[in-house]
Amino acid sequence: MPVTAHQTSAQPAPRIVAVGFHRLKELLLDLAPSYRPAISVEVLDKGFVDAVDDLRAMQAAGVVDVVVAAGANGAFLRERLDLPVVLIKTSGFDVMRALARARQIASKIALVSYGGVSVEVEQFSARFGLNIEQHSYRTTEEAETCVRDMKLRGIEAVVAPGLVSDLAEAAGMHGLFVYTHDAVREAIDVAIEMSRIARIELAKRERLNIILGHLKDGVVAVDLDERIETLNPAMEAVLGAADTVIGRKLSDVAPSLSLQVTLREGRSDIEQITRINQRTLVATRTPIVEQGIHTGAVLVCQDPQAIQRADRRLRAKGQARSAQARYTLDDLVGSSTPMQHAKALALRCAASQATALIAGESGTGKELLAQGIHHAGPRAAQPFVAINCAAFPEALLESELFGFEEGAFTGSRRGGKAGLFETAHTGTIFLDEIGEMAPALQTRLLRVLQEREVLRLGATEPTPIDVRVIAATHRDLAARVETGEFRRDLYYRLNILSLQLPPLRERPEDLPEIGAHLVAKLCERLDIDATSVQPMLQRLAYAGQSYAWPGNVREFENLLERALAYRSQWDRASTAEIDLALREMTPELFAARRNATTQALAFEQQPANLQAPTNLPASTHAAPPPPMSTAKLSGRRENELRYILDVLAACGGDKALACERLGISRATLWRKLKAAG
Ligand SMILES: Nc1ncnc2c1ncn2[C@@H]1O[C@H](COP(=O)(O)OP(=O)(O)OP(=O)(O)O)[C@@H](O)[C@H]1O
Repeated sequence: MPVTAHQTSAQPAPRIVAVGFHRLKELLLDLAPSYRPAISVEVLDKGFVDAVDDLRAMQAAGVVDVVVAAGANGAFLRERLDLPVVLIKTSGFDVMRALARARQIASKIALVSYGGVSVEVEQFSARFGLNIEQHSYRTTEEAETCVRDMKLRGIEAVVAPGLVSDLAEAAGMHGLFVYTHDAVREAIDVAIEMSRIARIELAKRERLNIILGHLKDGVVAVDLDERIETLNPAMEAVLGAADTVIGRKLSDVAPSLSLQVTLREGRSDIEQITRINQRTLVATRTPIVEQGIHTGAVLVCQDPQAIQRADRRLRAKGQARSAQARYTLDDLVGSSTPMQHAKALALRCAASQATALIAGESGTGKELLAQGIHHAGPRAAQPFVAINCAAFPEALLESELFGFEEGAFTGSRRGGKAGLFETAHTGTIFLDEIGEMAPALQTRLLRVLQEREVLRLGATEPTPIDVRVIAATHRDLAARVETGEFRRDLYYRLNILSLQLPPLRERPEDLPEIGAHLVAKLCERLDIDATSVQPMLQRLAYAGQSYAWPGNVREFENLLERALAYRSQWDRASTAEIDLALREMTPELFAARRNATTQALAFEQQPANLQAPTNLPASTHAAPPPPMSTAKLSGRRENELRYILDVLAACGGDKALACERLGISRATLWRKLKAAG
């Protein structure tokens, strides 16, 4: 049974188990307490097979770092245990001291050692005529035979390790124990140091394992025979669980990941594309060299998709926006005359390389059109880089557009940075909100357009570039030129090809088509059945006919998204229900509509050339309605009537409520219904 010489302290102390029975045990028990409290020295009074069993159990329980033992027992344990075993060694001085003690009590003395005799003692004994016999043993049987022989030959005192000195005593001789306190103490000290080193190594290994465990890359290390020594969880996903592959040859487990060439030739192979189990991996093989000696090899596998994702993220970070044009001209929906005109012009524009300027209110699809032009032209496979000039402060916009050299300003990145003009090289750059560009930058931009080269901030040498420029603005740039806010020469340079995207309110006939397109996109993204949305879309497109759409298509898109968030199944709702829901969700549409209706009604009731009475205060003047063509007027009337009927239906035929909602009098309602028959 283990004898606990020391209880564990709060800090994990080195855990030494000293193995010895009989006299050695006494010595160990004597010394063990002196190591308190920093070190735990347990004494195990067992030998050979019994000691092996106990020590294995202790190792499994994690309560032993190093074993201290002596003689045959120590050698036996060393051979069988997977633990460091420190042997207690006797010094020449210890032996001399024991022999001197023996000489005091006997004349016929023998020295018995484990594993071989000492040449020094033999020479010493012969020189001084000491007549000391020497014997050695390796096993218990040999020890017993040796003791029997000595007894027969009349030996009186035996200096020996514990086993033999005990056997000698039992046989009626003097048994003098060769081990001293000093020898045992020295062995325990060595064991403590080994345990400390083992702990440092263990802590390092655990740390490394934690790091490897968190790595997304798979890592496997093999020894010189290509046997798997260790692998991390990411590699387990490729090769199989650690306990099923450790100790096996990597080439047997996964031939395509073999490290044999690396081991044979001792050279690294970086980022080789490899396939295993229908997966593609990027593999890097490296020999392991420890203190100049090859001791194995390591394989690191990366998922190429992860690399591509990281690459995309890095690129996205380096550039203001994506360098790809997602849209084609087919994505620009709308069959109205102005849209057809815009698309036809865009096609011609795509064939040309000239700079283009797109004018249009916010959300009319200027960027979409620019992407479409890029896509339909010869640069389609090249980068499309978009930047919103209003989104950056002047200095930042400058460095974004033109880039900078290393050291151009405090904190500038090492190696400098390419600007978007350089990124767009061979492709197209889309300069959105060009009207917001500061005058100094307008000047720099003009130079780039004229010279076809960019000068990075802090650079002395310009970089030639081949970039097509498409600019856009929601401003009246010509007016800005007149007020001096925009450089005239730059305006002319940009406005070589001129495109115009009309606001949505000027092409209400596009609403159903654009709505269907947007709904399809939204439904796909939100995983909604598009057919169930159609009744709502119809009502919305209808209600939107006379709305001003200040945010244009983007606003329409947002409105639809809002409606779908409110409710995704519309096919069971009645028209009245849909109208009520739409009013609740999108009140702006109806507020504006009511005004429009009221205005239309007012317009109808008044002659077109009606002047506001001059005696009224200015603030109460009704603004004269915009002139309208007769075609538009009759279309408007038809819409109006349909709308009135819808509202009436939504109000369950309650005319008073309908009039309130419509903002008209009962008399007007009656007249309108009568006029419509
Ligand atoms: N004719 C159209 N057909 C389909 N979708 C459109 C159309 N016009 C605009 N869109 C969509 O509306 C949104 C706004 O378009 P875009 O960003 O191109 O407008 P913009 O005029 O560049 O706006 P801003 O000037 O505010 O940047 C986008 O989601 C775009 O796909």
